[in-house]
Amino acid sequence: MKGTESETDLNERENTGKAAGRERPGRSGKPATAREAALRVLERVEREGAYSGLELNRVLTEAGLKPQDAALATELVYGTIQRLGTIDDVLAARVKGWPRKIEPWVRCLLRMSYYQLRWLDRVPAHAVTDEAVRLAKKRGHAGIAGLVNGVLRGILREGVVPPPPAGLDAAESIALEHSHPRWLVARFIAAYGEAAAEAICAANNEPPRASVRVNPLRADRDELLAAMAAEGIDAAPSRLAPAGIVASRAGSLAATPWYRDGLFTVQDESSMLVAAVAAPPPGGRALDCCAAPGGKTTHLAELMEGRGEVIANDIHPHKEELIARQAERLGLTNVRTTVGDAAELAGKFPAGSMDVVLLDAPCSGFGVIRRKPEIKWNKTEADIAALSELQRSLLEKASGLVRPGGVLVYSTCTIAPEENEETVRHFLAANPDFSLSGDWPETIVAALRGAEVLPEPFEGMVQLLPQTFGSDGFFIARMRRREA
Ligand SMILES: C[S@@+](CC[C@H](N)C(=O)[O-])C[C@H]1O[C@@H](n2cnc3c(N)ncnc32)[C@H](O)[C@@H]1O
Repeated sequence: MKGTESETDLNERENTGKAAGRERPGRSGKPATAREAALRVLERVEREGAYSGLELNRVLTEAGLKPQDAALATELVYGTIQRLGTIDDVLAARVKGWPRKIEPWVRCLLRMSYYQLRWLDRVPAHAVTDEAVRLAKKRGHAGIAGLVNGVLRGILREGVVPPPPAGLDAAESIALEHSHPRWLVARFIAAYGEAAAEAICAANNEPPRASVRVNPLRADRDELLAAMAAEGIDAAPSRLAPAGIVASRAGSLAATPWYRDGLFTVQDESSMLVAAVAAPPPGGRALDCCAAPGGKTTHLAELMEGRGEVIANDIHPHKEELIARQAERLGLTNVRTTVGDAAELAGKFPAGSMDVVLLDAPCSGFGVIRRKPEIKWNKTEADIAALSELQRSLLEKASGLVRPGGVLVYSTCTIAPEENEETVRHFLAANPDFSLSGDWPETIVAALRGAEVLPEPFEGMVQLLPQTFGSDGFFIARMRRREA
């Protein structure tokens, strides 16, 4: 099973805008143009199962393209992966042996070119085909250039958007329209109904907005908003998260002096709710069981006003450094890192020794598809079942560390009920000394109630879908252990 660490608190895929730029002449070994860079990323994702966001960052750093070219490459990578199902349907009808008999780089070139023809209206069709043929000639033999030329010109001649097949059921029709696997759409329909399922799939194809969480130990939200406005950044307070700012036309916020000086953390708005809901007491002791890269650890530490202790654990030794670096950047001295399996934390700390335990569990990541579109093509039903089992076991084991009267928060960045509400219900049924706690910050409850996403009566758990606030899809449950 690959990729059980789906959420990222760096908004890997910020809205990079729609500007297509001129492409500059190449330097040897590095991708010289936006399309070459995009092709390289797509090919690695296809061949090696690489994560698109990480691979894109790597290739863009190596290529050193101008910002507008980097924006185009970003759009080509994400757009092509997002629309993969629809694109492959069209190409399968035109290319014999599609996809298996076609070399991966040719597949990626055809997919990326069809994506532009169909969804990027600012790029003229002749520019798309000419560039595709140029890339095919540069990399392959004349036969491949001929194939690419023939397929793309055939599509242009006969109509870029084929008529939809007749007799599709609801799941098939949403799957085709919004390019998701049918099995996943059928699950969304079963869990949330047809209209919501369609809205989820549409939202998954939207670029995420940039958002940051203000560090109250170093900055004030209103002052930072004013400073951003003075720099021409279109920024507003988050409707959802008390410490959040949502920005557009912001470029990379992680490249600003504000970020370097620890004034904020780049984080999705719904992810910002988790530590706020946990509400750790200043001076207390909190444990973040699955903590890397540290988005919620540092938030817990900020809410504790830099006092007490947050123990940040992750299973991967190389991620410890990520957490420590964030804590240092933000000036937080109350974070301690540990490495190990969350299932074994009970052996490392005394039972009942934590005021707050957060299990931000490894999950299928269906709430962050817009940031990592390959998730929808790579994950399987079997992954959901395996993750659900892992989550149940981690929750059970981590719960023993909560002190009587203390708080246990369980969260994921997915929208599969088996990993969320069902996991929590299963845990509560076996652990009668825990119960749900609706004691959430007033402002958050008001925002959720305003958007009509709070179940009534509100017990203490919420499933956020990506279309409601334009945030990541997230699940959060707050539980309390009975006093001794
Ligand atoms: C959803 S991410 C956590 C995101 C993090 N809480 C944040 O806000 O930045 C899940 C993390 O769990 C870690 N992980 C996966 N399995 C684990 C296990 N058995 N024990 C501890 N950590 C685990 C992964 O390395 C990954 O960093």
